[in-house]
Amino acid sequence: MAVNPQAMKNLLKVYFIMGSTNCHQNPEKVLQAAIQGGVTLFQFREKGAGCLHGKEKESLAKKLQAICKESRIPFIVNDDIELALKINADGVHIGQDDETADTVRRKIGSKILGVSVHSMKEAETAIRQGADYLGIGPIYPTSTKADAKAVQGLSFLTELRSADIKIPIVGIGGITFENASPLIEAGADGVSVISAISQADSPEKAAEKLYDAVNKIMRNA
Ligand SMILES: Cc1ncsc1CCOP(=O)(O)O
Ligand SMILES: C=C1C=NC(C(F)(F)F)=NC1=N
Ligand SMILES: [Mg+2]
Repeated sequence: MAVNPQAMKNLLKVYFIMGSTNCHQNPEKVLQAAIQGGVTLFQFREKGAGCLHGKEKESLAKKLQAICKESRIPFIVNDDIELALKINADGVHIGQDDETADTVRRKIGSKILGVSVHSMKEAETAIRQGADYLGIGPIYPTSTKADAKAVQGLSFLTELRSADIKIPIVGIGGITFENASPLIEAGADGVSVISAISQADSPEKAAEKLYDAVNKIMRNA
């Protein structure tokens, strides 16, 4: 699904990411609740110690994809391009240690392509090679990704927007409804979260609070 930059920005507002290792409750129930609370985009990220592989991974992906489809929430797959193509996901997210953006773009056609970048150079390459959005972080300290790079705060985001880079950008890493606003004020089009929603007592409430925090800033901007 080719998506124009404005539509991409709207999708990035509250970008929920989850895999089976990120939640104690049933992942399907957590996703259902998060969508009820107002998340605008979902990424299936089955990664890290104890994560599923092969048939089990594909089966969970299909279940979560079906839940997204019911609510017309686009379903993005992290890393696994083959899986994304096999189940006809709406897009993929890749990092610098995956295939290059232009190789992936050739494989996925007009599906959504997100790329994690940590430098101006990586950002420019991703943009040139057809990324639809950039993921930057970790913005704040996080324990969810064991090999996360140095915490960057708002500095890289500010650097990108000061360089007049206009591509849709989402921040990730340690984000909660309490610290989301400065990110939007600094020019992010949305916030991406794993544990703030997946490990909340009420994933629905957590999603709602994030949605309100992000929209409050955007309304006033
Ligand atoms: C996948 C990823 N990339 C940078 S930080 C991170 C983990 C974000 O998880 P949380 O929202 O729980 O801090
Ligand atoms: C490592 C990641 C960094 N950013 C993002 C996103 F928020 F989608 F941009 N997803 C990831 N899996
Ligand atoms: Mg990756």
